[in-house]
Amino acid sequence: MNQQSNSFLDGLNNEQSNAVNHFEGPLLVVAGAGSGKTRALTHRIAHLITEYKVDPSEILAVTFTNKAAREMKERLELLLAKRIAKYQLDQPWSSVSLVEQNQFRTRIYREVTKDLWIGTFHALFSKLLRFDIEKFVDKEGLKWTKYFSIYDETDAQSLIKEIIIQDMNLDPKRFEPKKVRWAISNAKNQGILPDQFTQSAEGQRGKLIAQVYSLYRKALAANNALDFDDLLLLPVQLLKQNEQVRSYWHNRFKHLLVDEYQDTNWTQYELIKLLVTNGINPSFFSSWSKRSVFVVGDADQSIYSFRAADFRILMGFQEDFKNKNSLQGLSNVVKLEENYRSTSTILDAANSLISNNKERLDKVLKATRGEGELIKLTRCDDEISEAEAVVHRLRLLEAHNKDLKWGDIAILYRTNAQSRVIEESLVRWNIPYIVVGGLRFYDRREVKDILAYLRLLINPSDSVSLLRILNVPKRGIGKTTVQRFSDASSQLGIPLWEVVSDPEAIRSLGGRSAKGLLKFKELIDDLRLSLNNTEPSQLIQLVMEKSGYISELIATATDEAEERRRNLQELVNASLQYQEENEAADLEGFLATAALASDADKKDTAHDRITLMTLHSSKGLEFPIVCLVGLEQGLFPSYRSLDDPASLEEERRLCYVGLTRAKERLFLFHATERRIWGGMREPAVSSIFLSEIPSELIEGDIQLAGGAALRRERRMDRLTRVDRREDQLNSSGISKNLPTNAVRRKYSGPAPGVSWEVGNKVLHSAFGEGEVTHIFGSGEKISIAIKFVGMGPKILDPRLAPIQPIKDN
Ligand SMILES: Nc1ncnc2c1ncn2[C@@H]1O[C@H](COP(=O)(O)OP(=O)(O)OP(=O)(O)O)[C@@H](O)[C@H]1O
Ligand SMILES: [Mg+2]
Repeated sequence: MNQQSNSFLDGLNNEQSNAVNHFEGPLLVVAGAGSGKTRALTHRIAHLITEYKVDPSEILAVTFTNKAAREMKERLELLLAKRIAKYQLDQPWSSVSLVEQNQFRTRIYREVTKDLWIGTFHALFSKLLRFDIEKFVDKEGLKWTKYFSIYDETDAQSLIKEIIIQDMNLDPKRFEPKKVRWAISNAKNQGILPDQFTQSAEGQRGKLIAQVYSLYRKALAANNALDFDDLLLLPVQLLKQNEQVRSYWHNRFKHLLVDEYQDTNWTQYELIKLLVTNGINPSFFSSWSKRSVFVVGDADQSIYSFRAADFRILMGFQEDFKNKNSLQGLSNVVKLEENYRSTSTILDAANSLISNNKERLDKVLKATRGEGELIKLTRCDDEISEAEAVVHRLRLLEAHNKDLKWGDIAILYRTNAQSRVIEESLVRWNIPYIVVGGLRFYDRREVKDILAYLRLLINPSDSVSLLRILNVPKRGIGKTTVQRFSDASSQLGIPLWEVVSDPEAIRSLGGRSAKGLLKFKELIDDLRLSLNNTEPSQLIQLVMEKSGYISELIATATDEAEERRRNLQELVNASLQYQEENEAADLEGFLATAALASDADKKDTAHDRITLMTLHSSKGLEFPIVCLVGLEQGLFPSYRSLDDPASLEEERRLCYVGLTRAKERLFLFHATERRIWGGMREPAVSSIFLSEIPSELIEGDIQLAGGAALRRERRMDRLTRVDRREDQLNSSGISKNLPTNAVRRKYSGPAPGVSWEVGNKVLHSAFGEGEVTHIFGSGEKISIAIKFVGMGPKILDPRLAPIQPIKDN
């Protein structure tokens, strides 16, 4: 093929072009971070449509987040719009007028992107269920209709809590809903149904949880609702049991594409397999005519094993999906070896770090960009000075670079809790920011209330939603009345709505409750009349007005009420945006979008602000400037990973993901003391990951300031003299660059000549007696975990901590 003639191969290297050009059969693209996997996948979709004349409705593309899906659609629209503009006007895109640009994009949307199924596994398969869930045959006879509600984690947990307390009469302290939900979710992720769960359940507790699971499933069905796990599990069961349904989707989706394949779990893998091979063993599946499965991934970035993801699925792809080529010994793998994202300094650091993992296939990842600046490492006294140091750093950057945009910067951390202090510093300095992954917009009370109305309108079986809004805003329906009705509903086995809307039942009540209930029934009946001929955004407004929700907020006239009103306005905006993005926009679709949205999806190009997020949410993204904070043993890597080599390797992959998000500049931070979980200040040892980055790539920068410096001074008294002298030297300036080797010496310190072993008894000048439980690293990189009598384990650097070995006699 003539590569010059085709714009979708432009801007790609040879290997990427091969991947994009590939037409029939399986293809695996494995490559390190920033090597253009996602770019290749996006271009491939455009190429399939324009070059191979694939109908857009035959393409199914899986992304890891909703945001990535949206961006991919936008990117495709732009790519394709540019192309038709070039054909029709023979002008470069930049000289096409804005009006015409929009016309082209609208046309592409109409003709192409609206028919493309691009989304997360959950979004795609909930869409599939809207078509076919009524064909699902459940072993226990449970049924769902296409108007099913999607319950998020809060809804699911409250349902489980009710079962634990009301149906099972168990103590919710002993059977914490959250933990029970987790156990059930775990089972569902492995495709285990209640009967199997019961068989394998151990002990009385296990048996009781099995019972909750069974009741929970029944309750979901009674509410015509599914939880997140069901959105994958039900399609697997359905596609397995119903050949007609399976063949339909198999024939419909001829081309499957999956991004971030290293983080798929076995249920998701099962779905891909069923769609691609129509249930035939993938190794024997040979009819690849006009059909393909294209996955891209990087085993070094597999970071979701706690959600049952397994990178062995990626490793097994070639064995799983064979084609003629692979039988002839030709490879169906493409490797990309050039990184286009980061400076070579950043890339060298990341490559060196990840090479410490044992369970991996070595691969090449070469830099294509210049060396760039050294990585800056800042050591701080505690989490507060760390936050200050980050902000100080950002302000310095701002002062030196007029073109700096806050939107170019990300601050990444291991745990959500770390954002608070950083936020406080940013607020103090008036720097705009957004926290990704905080409280979901759709989890706010007022938003959930209005969504509950909408769910009830289309799904009268949804008693969880009904209970939420029956007396919201207040209608004088008493608690006892509500309890009586819900008891009746569960005894009769009919939806709560049927009970509360029964005229007889309403009449049987006296006074205020009866009045309120009648009002409620009339409201819902009235709103239902508008259901079929009203857009989601208008329905939302109708609900807010007719229910009296908005007028109550206005009457309340507090700041909080005003904030809630604004959030509801934002809900209307969200529905408008949904309508713009989907031609066949309906309420079911909007509710599904709301249920599956996460805060990481927020579209945020309008504001120029810093992004704060966990390392986990940063996967797939890139930023010119990245600050990574909290590089300490026990925090990152996390405490739980310290005595488990496999989890430590996962933490290292997470660090690799973090480092490789940076394009130009990378700033690392760690503190020598930290208050964790709201408890006592604990001494902290720098992360093992820091010692795995070659020292010549890092320059140090010690921050010591204010009260923290004093506290540190006091602690310093316990340290060796050599260390103290060096520290005083360093603390003479607030931020002072040190030559690399001085920093290295600082971090390594003089070897004390004690060789530590697990089981050694020690005496600590502050914590008292303890026993060594783990040893991490050796030589200069050693740190040890000690369990002190009467307190939790601590991780210390034996060369700095005031400890002495105690001799057993
Ligand atoms: N052939 C290329 N020439 C120039 N730039 C490219 C090329 N391929 C990709 N890029 C750019 O490199 C950056 C990384 O690309 P992309 O996000 O597709 O990588 P990735 O392999 O998906 O990364 P990750 O593993 O982090 O998901 C992007 O800014 C992209 O536009
Ligand atoms: Mg990517």
